[in-house]
Amino acid sequence: DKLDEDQIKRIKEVQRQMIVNFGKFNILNFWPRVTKILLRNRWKELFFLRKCQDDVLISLIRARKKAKEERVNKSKENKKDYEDEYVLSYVDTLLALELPEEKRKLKEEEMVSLCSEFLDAGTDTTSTALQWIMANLVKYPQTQEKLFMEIKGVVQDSEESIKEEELQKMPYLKAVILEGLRRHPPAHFVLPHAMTEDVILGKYAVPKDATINFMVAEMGWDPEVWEDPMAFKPERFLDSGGETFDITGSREIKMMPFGVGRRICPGYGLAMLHLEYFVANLIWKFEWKAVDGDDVDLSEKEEFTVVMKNPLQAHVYPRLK
Ligand code: HEM
Repeated sequence: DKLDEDQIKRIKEVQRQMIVNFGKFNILNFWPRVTKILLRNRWKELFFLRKCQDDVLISLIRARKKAKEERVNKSKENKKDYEDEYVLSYVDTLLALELPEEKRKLKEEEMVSLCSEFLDAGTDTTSTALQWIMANLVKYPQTQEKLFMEIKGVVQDSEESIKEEELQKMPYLKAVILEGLRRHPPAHFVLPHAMTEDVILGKYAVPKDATINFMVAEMGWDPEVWEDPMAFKPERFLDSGGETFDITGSREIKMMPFGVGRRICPGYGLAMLHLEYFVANLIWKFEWKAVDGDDVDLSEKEEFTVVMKNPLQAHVYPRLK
């Protein structure tokens, strides 16, 4: 059930290759009939990588399928202990899925695409956001200190790590995370959406079936909505009269790092929790300082997400308690 280090390394390598080449392969989609001739070698490269991905992920999907069948057999034999131990996985849900219109199960290749999407969407985004937030905490030591003082007011000195329920007592922590997602949204666009009907939007007529997207980063940087938008000021999220900022945009949309509406990122709750948990613990345990004489460079680079062009380098000092 558990993956060994070697398997994890193989998954990481193949997914990483897909992510770093995302833009390069995406172009192939624009006009496949033409790119199949003009960019023949790039197609070959994509198929090769996809084959590597199939090799790594299909064997894991099959192993899970086998485990699921064994579980069904054992539960028929009434082995209750076995039933209790079983943790439902994403692959289990894919194996159980039946496409309602086509009345068929998913093919293995389709499961590979979905697993790949889930792995990338659920890891690269959060780790990118975490790096941007930590970079700002290194660049602005007063913000880091203010956050540390908030944590210190909630957590006992003797505690090894911060618990989930303690995170809820840290409004400044939440403000730091929101400010990080506003100023540096990992995705500068959402996934492409399509219009279901003709719509007049502002000055524009958008026809049915048109592909549309949203300028996520630009929205968060709009000077008409945000005061001094390019500055990193978590305090702006504390001035809302005690109301928590609605990240789902159901009341009003001032920024949308996770998208909004029915296609909103399904992992947004988990992502917020992960970010709060990691940032709080990293600041609780260590003091983070810029490398001597080095200002933290916040230049961007587009990969699968928009990452730091020069990854964060910092000195890390254990906090003495
Ligand atoms: C800081 C972290 C994250 C950010 C900024 C983020 C952002 C987004 C955005 C902008 C979209 C597109 C929404 C749209 O098309 O309107 C999306 C989709 C998606 N996200 Fe996230 N995400 C994050 C973390 C996660 C996590 C932790 C998971 C899973 C555990 C996840 C799973 C997905 C999936 C599966 C989709 C595709 C949904 C669909 O096809 O409708 N994301 N995310």
